[in-house]
Amino acid sequence: MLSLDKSGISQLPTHTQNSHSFLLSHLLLHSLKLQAPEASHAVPTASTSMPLVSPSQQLLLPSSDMPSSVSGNPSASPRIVCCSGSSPSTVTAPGFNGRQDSERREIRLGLPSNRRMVDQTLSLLKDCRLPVERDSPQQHVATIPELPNLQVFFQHSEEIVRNLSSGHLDIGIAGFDTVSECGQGNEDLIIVHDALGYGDCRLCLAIPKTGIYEKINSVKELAQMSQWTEVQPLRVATGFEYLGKKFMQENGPKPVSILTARGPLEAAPAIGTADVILNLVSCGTILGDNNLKELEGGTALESQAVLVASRKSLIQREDVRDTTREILERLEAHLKAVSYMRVTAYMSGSSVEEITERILSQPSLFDSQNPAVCQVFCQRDGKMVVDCYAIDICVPEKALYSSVQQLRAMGSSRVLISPLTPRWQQLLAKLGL
Ligand SMILES: Nc1ncnc2c1ncn2[C@@H]1O[C@H](COP(=O)(O)OP(=O)(O)OP(=O)(O)O)[C@@H](O)[C@H]1O
Ligand SMILES: O=P(O)(O)OC[C@H]1O[C@H](OP(=O)(O)OP(=O)(O)O)[C@H](O)[C@@H]1O
Ligand SMILES: [Mg+2]
Repeated sequence: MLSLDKSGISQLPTHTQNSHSFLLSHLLLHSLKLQAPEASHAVPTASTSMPLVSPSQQLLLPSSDMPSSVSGNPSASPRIVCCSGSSPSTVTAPGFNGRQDSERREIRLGLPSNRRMVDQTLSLLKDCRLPVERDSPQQHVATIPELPNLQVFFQHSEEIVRNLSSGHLDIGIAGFDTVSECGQGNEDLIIVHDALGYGDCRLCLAIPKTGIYEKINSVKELAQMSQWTEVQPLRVATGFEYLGKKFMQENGPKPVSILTARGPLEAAPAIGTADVILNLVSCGTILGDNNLKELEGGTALESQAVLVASRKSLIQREDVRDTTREILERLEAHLKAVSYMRVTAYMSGSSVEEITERILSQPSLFDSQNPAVCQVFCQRDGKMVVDCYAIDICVPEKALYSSVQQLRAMGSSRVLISPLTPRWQQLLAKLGL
């Protein structure tokens, strides 16, 4: 077994540190003071190193933040605590200018209206069978009929991050770059899924290819150039003031001036308003077209679209947790390109036989796999007692969601999903299962 404490994520094996599924499972488990089954595989992720801010660091959930209603009984460990089924609670969010947002009951999801993000966000949700409904692309308030009590707000990514921080939104999708820049290390922002598979780009330092920079190819060489003085600092044009300052402090020459700029930055060195730029790059065409080059060691951040939430909302509202879990499970089921998934569910009952019978009475759930059912023990009053039963099954990916729903309807308090090893999938496929 693997248990998380306050320093949890840093203790995980390296191959799992960036795993969104693993992390969220543990975030949810950790918030409920549960122990998780051992991770038996590496979950692939498109995310690469994120030198300045690591989403995984933001997933740490101090136990002191846990609401008493879900924190469980510390004397019974490990213990399964049911986390679904109650009516939505309310949260009072502080508003701008010190005003209080009125108590609200709906769950709010912010989706990016940015030209680069909007279409891919909508098609990802559609592929996860969470289509967004709105009368026209100009309608900025919408719904996802599959998720009752949820309101969708289309906003610019920066606004999404600000509104998550202020409590006006509960969940959102934005580029990790925007979350890091606008969030500025705000611990209330928590990355729920760090690799949604689009919006891939990097924030990097670029300099002119010619002139005094002709032989400069790395940040180190740039920092060692003799012309940067207190009177004439290196001028960096960027739309990322917070990340830019941090990166230059750690990597650049000491005399640096960060110039906040908007729009196409690539012309700044040619005009003479800046010496270098720190900007988002994906294929690098615009840099090349403007006679600029990236520097070795000049990547401040790797980014792609992420699912982000307000820690406060997740902690305070069970309905926000349930909806977040539902969105996450659908995202994972869609994003993991595997044909079979392993599903582990926990259920109360009187015996292994009784649970097995209950499961087998639902043939639609498990046409192809026999369930493994075992007892889960916990310590109570110094004695080991059976707390509940764990059911382990394999389901075809396309039946994943309906199977999970069925398990929940049968009274499963917790359902864990993990991909099977490719060899196991191949074997199942060869067996025609
Ligand atoms: N060149 C790029 N390639 C891939 N993704 C990018 C690129 N530039 C930006 N992104 C991602 O798209 C997000 C939105 O970008 P941005 O805020 O520039 O909006 P936009 O769609 O370009 O413009 P607009 O404000 O006109 O809607 C960024 O936060 C980043 O995550
Ligand atoms: O590496 P490339 O694929 O060439 O892309 C890089 C460009 O993409 C972004 O601008 P965007 O097109 O989003 O325009 P914007 O400045 O209006 O946001 C970024 O600011 C760069 O200018
Ligand atoms: Mg842009």
